Parts: sequence; structure tokens; C-alpha cells
Amino acid sequence: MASISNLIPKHHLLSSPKPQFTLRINEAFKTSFSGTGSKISHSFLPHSVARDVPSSLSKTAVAIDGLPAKKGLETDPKALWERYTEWLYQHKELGLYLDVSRIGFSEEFVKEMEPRFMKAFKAMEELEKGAISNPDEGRMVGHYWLRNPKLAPNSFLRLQIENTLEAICAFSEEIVGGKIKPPSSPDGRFTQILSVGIGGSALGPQFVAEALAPDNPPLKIRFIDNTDPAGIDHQIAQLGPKLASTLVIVISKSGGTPETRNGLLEVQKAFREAGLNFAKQGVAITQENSLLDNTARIEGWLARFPMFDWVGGRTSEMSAVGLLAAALQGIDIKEMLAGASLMDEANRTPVVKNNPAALLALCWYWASGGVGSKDMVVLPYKDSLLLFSRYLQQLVMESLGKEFDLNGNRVNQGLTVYGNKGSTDQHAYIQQLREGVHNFFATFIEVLRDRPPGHDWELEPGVTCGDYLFGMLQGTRSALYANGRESITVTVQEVTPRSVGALIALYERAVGIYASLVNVNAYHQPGVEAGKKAAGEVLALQKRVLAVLNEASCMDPVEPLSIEKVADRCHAPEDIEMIYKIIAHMAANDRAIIAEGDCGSPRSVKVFLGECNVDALYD
Ligand SMILES: O=P(O)(O)OC[C@H]1O[C@H](O)[C@H](O)[C@@H](O)[C@@H]1O
Repeated sequence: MASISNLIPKHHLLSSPKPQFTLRINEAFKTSFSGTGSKISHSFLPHSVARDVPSSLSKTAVAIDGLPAKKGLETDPKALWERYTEWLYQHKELGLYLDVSRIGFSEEFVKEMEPRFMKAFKAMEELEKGAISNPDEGRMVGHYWLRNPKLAPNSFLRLQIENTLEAICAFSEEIVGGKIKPPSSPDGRFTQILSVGIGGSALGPQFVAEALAPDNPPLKIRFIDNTDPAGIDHQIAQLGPKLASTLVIVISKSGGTPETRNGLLEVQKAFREAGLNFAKQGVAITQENSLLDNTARIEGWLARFPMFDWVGGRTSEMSAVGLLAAALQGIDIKEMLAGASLMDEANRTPVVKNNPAALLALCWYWASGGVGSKDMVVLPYKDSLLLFSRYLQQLVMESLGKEFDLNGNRVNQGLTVYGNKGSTDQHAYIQQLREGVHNFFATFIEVLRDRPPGHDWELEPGVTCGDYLFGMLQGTRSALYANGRESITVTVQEVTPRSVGALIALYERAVGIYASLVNVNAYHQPGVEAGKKAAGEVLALQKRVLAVLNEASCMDPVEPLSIEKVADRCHAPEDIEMIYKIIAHMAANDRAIIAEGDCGSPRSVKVFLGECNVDALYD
């Protein structure tokens, strides 16, 4: 294994000697590994798992000193080099590499997984042909058609995709070129985008903006992706007078997500207060006839673009959801689509070794025992890719985190994703990754090109700033591996629309294939509803609390109520804790007044409303 001392000039190591980076440590661990050569055993698997995973996964390494043994990872530098070259995947046209050599799967495991992969490839083929691959919602899953409309199962869908793309290009040209102008902007053209949306209607556009927007984009983007009033105020305040030249894009597939609706209402209020006509600056991206679509149509918004039933929120970056904002920021969206399409093509190869998405799925399965027993830490070593891990968090966790499999068995599947960027995270939590609880595997995202050509310089003889970043990545990869921590490395030449499109497509497909391997529906999200429903119930309870407090506050004299009394009068004694929390929140926002006691001892509190709302008494 390469020592970091080969990668970073000696005198730099001197200032911060990190012995764990050297070959010596690697050697030391060699003795405690249970396997050598390509014979690899696997430990740490929960017993329940061992039943239904390939037998090569459930072999347990010999325990040393009473501790569970490490996985027997290859440590011989020559054998590792061989493993590296043997398994290195390259996509020539995309300039993308996938190195899985630091994941310790054995040939035996790959062989055992073969039938599952064949099944997954078949499922993917059918999905692309228009099968109802989201059975719980009775929907097709068509995000692959977005970058290759010819694949769409019928000409109606193909035309829908092509026409939408054309409309996006035409509209963004007119906006950027100043043909469509904001009605009362002193700048005479749109200069800002305020994108309102959440989840899949925000994460893709946020990631792509951070990754690809030029330093001086034709329109600069901001996001409202929550129902946090202070966060919304902040975005609007930052726009200030530029609100007049802001294009507001409201994105919601369903058209009824409360956070997005609230964001819209808040922005519309800001427009009213600034004396601006929102409709002339508003754009909706949503399914036809959704609440949002109908509102936009009735109010005569500037434009509406469709979202399709067969595209899931978390795979919608290459629909209008991601493409419109990208085009308006001057990002070449056709290149993004081309990158994704090339990657999709590669991912159709029915040979695991030559199929990058399948290789990823294979690694995930091996590393996490096929049950998500290890987390995936995603570390792009490039600032512009900072939001990739956040984007992947939804893509992976909402797709794979399922209670039941497709046959209705309780499986509680999933794969936890987190990470920010390297080398920054080396100064935050890599300590634990290397030495602490062994509950993860890493994915490094490497970008070969440090800077645009002609801009580089040596900050010391023979060494650029980018060499340090490179050294940090390689060093961390080696140091983690030396301590039995596995990793994948995805390498791209540059961060371009093409490579970003390819990365998105790579992970979309890996998630789809992995879902097949573990037999879950990757395309629904039943668990999300529980939280939404509960939030709705809290708001309904708040209305009852308000009515009770209002009645008591309209008495003469005003009758401050204890929390118990409020709960009683709401006929909801079982909800007393929630009622207390509602009251404490209202008090903190000057909407209820604490007459007695304090919130630290809830039983002491007596509360009333500052004003009596007589009308509400008769509602
Ligand atoms: O686009 P929308 O319909 O507003 O949905 C936004 C988000 O809402 C839900 O919470 C789903 O779990 C996400 O998958 C979705 O992306």
C-alpha cells in the first residue's frame, strides 16, 4: 500500500507526523487480519442476517482477544495493486473511474450474488420498458426516459418529455436574453431566482447549483426549502429591492406539500408588501391539475411546467424540476442529460464487473451485509460537490429505508448516508472513522482537474494547493484501509454538466439495482406520511386549544387556565403534553400570555390570550 509519505513532501509530514499513515501501521494490522490473498472472510453480521445472505457474507472471522475480528482485508501491496487494476472500472467517454478494490468482497461472494444481479438487471429492463415498478402506488418509473426520450414506452410520453425540454430551453432563453421582463424591475430583466420547494423538489437543484453554476450566473439562485419563518425572512431580506427582478419558481410534484405552500404564501405576501405583481414573476413546476397547477393557472402566473406521475421527486433532477433552474443559471442542461444518458447506457451492461452501478450495489451489499449494517460516508474532495452527500441522503435513504420488502416481510432495510466534503471533514470526524466505532464504509469522490487550465501555480516547489487536496484524499483512503475500514473511490476528470449528470445517473441506478438485490420497492415512501399526518393532527389540536383559550380570555374577568383545564376543555386529556408544548410555543411567540408559573414547571402554568377574538367565539 502506498504510504502518504510518498504523496506529500517529507517536510510537511514533519510538521504533523501522523504515523498511522505509514506502511508500518498497515503491517501491524496485517497480523490481526484473518485472511490473506483473495480469501476473505467477513464478520460483524447480525445473526438474523446470516440466514438470507450469501454464505460468503456470513462466514465469521476468528475473534482476537475476545473482540470481534476485523474483516480479512487484503494488505499485501502487490496483491492490492493487482486487485486495483483487475477491478478498476473506466468509462472512457465520461472520463469516470470506479475503484472498488478497497472493498473486501471475494470472488466467491461475487459468484454467489450473480443470480440476484441477473434478477435485478431483468427488473431494470422491465422498468425501463414501462412496467409498474412502483407497485404500491401503481406507477411506472420513468426517470431514465428523461435523458433518452426514445426509451419511453409510448409516443405520448416521448412527446411530453421532448416538448417539456423544448419549452424549458425556449423559456430560459427568453428570460436570460431579457425578452421576458419583470414588470417593474429597474434592471429591466430577471437577475434572481427564488426556488421554493422541499425534498426532491429542492435537493437536486441545490446540488446542481452548487456544483455547476458559474461565478456570475445570468440569474443567481436562492432557495426556500422549509417552513421556517426566520429562514424565509432571511432569503427575502437578502433579496431586498432585487425582489422586483426575481423569478419565483415554485416546485412541488404533488402540488400540495405544506412547507412549499407556506413558502409560496410568505413570498406572495412579500411581493404584495413591495407593491409587486407576483403572478408576472411566478413559475410553477408541478403535476397537471394539482392544487399548485390550478392556482398558477387561475392566477395567471408567468409559466407552468409539468412534472410527471412517473418521475419520483428524488429522481426528478433531469425533469423540469432540475433543468429549468439549471438552464436559467447558464448551465448546459443538454450536457447534463448527455452525461446521464451515457451512464445509463453503461449501467445496462448485464456483466457486474463492467456495470458501474452494479459494482456500487455489490459493494454496498458486501460492506453493509445486505442489511444496512454499515453507514455510507460520502466524501467529495471538491467544494463544489459539497451537497452531493445531502442529495444522496434522500435518494438512497428514502428509496432503501423500508419496513417491508416486496413480499410483505418485515425487513427494516436501509443504508444510512452522511458526509460533507474532504479534506474539511478530516478535521472534524475522520478521527472516529479511523479509530472509533466501525460502523461505516466510505465513498471518496475524486476530481482530477484541480483548476481550469492555465490557473494553477506552485505554492511551494513542485506542489500546488490541489496536490494537498489529492494527498489528503489518498492519505485518508490509505489510513482508513490500514485500519480495516473499506472504501470506494469514484473519480471524474472535472466537475462539468456531463460528469454531474453521470454521477446522478450512476447513483440512481445503483439504488434501483440494490433495491432489487434486497427486494424492496425503491420508489415509494410510505413512512413519510406518518410524520405529515401527525403534524396535521398537532395543528388541528392547536386550533382547539386556541378556541378554548379564546373563550376563557373573552370572560370578564379573564380566566387564566391551567394546562390540565385546557386539556379537559379540549376533551383531549391524553394529549396534555402536546397541549403544553403548543401553549409554550404560542407563549414564546407572544400569542399566549403566561399569567402564572413558568414553562420550566408545566403544572404551575396558567395561561390566557392577550386579546379576545369575539368573532371566533361564534365560528
Ligand atoms: O414535490 P413535492 O410533492 O412537494 O414533494 C416533496 C417531498 O415530499 C415528501 O416528503 C416526499 O417524501 C419526498 O420524496 C418529496 O420529494
